Amino acid sequence: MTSCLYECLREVGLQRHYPCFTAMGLRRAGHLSLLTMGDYSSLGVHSMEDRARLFHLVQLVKSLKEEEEEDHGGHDDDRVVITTKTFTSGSKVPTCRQLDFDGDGRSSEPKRGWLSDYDSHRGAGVHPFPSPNTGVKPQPRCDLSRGSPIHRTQISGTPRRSCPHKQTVRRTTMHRSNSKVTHRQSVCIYKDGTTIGSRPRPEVCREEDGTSRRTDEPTYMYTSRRTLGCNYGLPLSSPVSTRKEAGGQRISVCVRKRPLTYAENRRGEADVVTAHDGDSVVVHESKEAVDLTQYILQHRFNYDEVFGEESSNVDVYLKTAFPLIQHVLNGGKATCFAYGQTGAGKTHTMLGCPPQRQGLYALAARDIFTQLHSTQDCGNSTVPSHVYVYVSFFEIYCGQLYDLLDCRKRLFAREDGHQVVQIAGLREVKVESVNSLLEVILWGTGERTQGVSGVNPVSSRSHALLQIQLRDSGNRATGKMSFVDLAGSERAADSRDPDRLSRMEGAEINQSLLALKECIRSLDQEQSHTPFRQSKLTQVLKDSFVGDSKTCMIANVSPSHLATKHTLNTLRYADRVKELGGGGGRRRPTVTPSPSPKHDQTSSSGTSASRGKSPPKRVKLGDTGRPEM
Ligand SMILES: Nc1ncnc2c1ncn2[C@@H]1O[C@H](COP(=O)(O)OP(=O)(O)OP(=O)(O)O)[C@@H](O)[C@H]1O
Repeated sequence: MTSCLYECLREVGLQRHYPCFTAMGLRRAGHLSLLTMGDYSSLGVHSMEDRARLFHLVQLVKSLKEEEEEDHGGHDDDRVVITTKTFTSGSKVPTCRQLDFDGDGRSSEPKRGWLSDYDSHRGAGVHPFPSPNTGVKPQPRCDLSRGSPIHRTQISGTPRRSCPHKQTVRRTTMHRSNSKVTHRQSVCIYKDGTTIGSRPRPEVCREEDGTSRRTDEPTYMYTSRRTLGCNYGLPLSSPVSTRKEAGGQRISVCVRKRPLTYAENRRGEADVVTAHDGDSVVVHESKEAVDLTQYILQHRFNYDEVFGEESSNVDVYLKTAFPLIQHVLNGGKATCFAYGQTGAGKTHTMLGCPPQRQGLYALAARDIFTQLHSTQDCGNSTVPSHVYVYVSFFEIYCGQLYDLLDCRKRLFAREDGHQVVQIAGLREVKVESVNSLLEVILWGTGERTQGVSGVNPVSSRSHALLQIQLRDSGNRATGKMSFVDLAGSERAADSRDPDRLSRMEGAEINQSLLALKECIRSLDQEQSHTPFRQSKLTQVLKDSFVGDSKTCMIANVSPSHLATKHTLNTLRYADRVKELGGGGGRRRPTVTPSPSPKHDQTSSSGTSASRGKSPPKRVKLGDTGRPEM
């Protein structure tokens, strides 16, 4: 049932408020009829547009409920007929195409009316939406349960094309037989009350060539495929580089899928991400066609490495940061980014759960110390005989730098006369063992700017940069490793948020992620100009984008179906970086033109705007753009 409420909200574009609804005790679509406008603010619905959408949705649910009550006495067997208004195309009522007022449809669930939960709560003296301003009136119990039917209705914002005369009333009938839906019928009723008959709606499967065929299978399957030299049907802005360097690629892009958390499992969320063959990942996106049939759209992406939920931090480390550490020990510079939505596992990857489960920070430190000690003992390495390890840890929040090792002291980044960016006053701590380095990191982590999000109780709102510097006895830099735990990528969308602080945070994150992509691009293409001044993040990482630097991006994704949109955004962003980033000449799947216009739209959204002919634009506050993925 929770997914049902979610679906309703999604249909009117309010799904981002779903966590607030559930937190306030609204778990069923039917509970929407209890809302008054006074409740909207407590649900986080502030903008006029969103309030109007919610208002119309509530009115729709109320009108359905009234009609359901009217019809309640009119039938006596296992068939329930729900008569609903069908809105004309000119109606301002938003499309709400499929409302399931019967919970999750499981046969074992007692069949009750919309308000059954509310009624039972009320009996226990608990209101499911305990706001003093709700103005909720006790509702008569609406029991549609006779004969154990599935109660469903379909409401369309516009009349179906196949039935151009259907303007006023649609009657939708659902049968239930042995706990299985057998078929649905739509009955069209003219204004004069006559019907044009009924038609069964068998499931249809759409083939890749765009044709349809009838089948009992419940889904459509489209597969997103690309190939070398193609960019979802568009020419690449630059040919995929096949350049490889000694010791590995210069830029590598990996994806890590985390498992469903305990809470997600308990809420019945579905895993819609599949990791394949170590280098590809498939997202199964639930979609609804214009004829209201449900189908699954598959998106397949290829990367240098894909880590499934069974992969440990050590597995990830060995294929991502470990090669970079070797480069750093040889005097180079390297950067490892953790990118992804809030709660996707960035911090889990970088920090782990010390001391039991170490993350990339600790694993990298362990290798640095081990190798420094062994080479210094043997004296047979390119590593200078006396190398010291220094660590600094700071964050970028709303475009400002804060030293996490110095009580969040404000810092300023400036370029010196040699165009080297220096962070004045940044505290660097000399560490001599893995444990001392971990202590420093844990201290700094506690200082990070965090907040509560719907997904993660400690959501990071800043970029955290941990830099491990190697210096010789003359204080000359002999290698530098940077780890960047980026702020939740979905927060870039907060640049639309009515709250000023969220809007500022979102705009800054949006801007820095756009700039980051551009800088990695320029590193790959060996452009003479690196647009690192576009954001504070890229400014302080300037030396990571020039010279012989190496970069690894780990895109973290959540498997939950509720996060599908963000997961796709993350994968598109990473896909774009990889496409530009050499990719080591990895073979890509054969191209299959997308059969569906809808799918074309979906796929090309990740590329058309990101072909990268122009440098990124500065993002103004209030910009509604998300970082182009
Ligand atoms: N690979 C994994 N295996 C098991 N649990 C994981 C994994 N990755 C993440 N988690 C769990 O998922 C939750 C969210 O992870 P985490 O805090 O790392 O997300 P995040 O991307 O850093 O979020 P934010 O941007 O808000 O800081 C945590 O409870 C974490 O333990």
